[in-house]
Amino acid sequence: MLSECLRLVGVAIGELVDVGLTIEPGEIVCLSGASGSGKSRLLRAVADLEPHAGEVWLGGQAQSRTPGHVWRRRVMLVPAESHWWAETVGQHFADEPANAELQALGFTRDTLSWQVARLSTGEKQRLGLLRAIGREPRALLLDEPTANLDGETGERVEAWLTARIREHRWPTLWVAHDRRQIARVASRHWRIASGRLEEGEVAWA
Ligand SMILES: Nc1ncnc2c1ncn2[C@@H]1O[C@H](COP(=O)(O)OP(=O)(O)OP(=O)(O)O)[C@@H](O)[C@H]1O
Repeated sequence: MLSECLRLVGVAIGELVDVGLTIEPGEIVCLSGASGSGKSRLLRAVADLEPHAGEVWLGGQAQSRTPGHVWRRRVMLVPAESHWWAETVGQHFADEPANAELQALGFTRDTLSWQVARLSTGEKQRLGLLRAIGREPRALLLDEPTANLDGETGERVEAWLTARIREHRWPTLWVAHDRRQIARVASRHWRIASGRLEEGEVAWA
């Protein structure tokens, strides 16, 4: 199994400058900040979807020396709103997900034959996570992965996700607002304030 760090060195995009951060294999670092502070743009920069200053490393591999599509298969961004292009759910999966994985997220094998048009926002979010993880990434960038889910479903998905991250040792940058979620999943928490990253709490009294 590969065990690589994800390392941001002097990354700058928009108002955000000089972001330096190392995420260890299997570690979850949460990122928070006010609406519009630049969380999604930072994830997009790390995924090489927007021009930015600085460098990102996955192990010994530099983003600047890797073709974008190759980088993005390894450093997998799961945006807040997933994109769907084919007619049915199953057409979006190169390899069919295992029954146990479908069930863990509240689905059955039958779900693969569903029309994308019928999916609820929360179903899209859960299936988007399943799809991303099935593509064998080596690092994850999660933009509010449980934002559209009710409390109970959100916690179930969160537990499933954290187990996968630890099992595969993916370094993970996870945008979260909920303090309780940050306390449950993160080993470190950074928040964006005045265009810079500052270290935040992971446990609140
Ligand atoms: N391509 C772009 N060019 C210039 N400005 C952009 C671009 N994309 C986003 N912005 C702006 O950059 C700022 C940060 O956007 P971003 O989507 O990263 O916010 P966010 O912290 O994720 O907010 P939210 O919590 O509301 O999703 C916003 O003011 C947004 O309008």
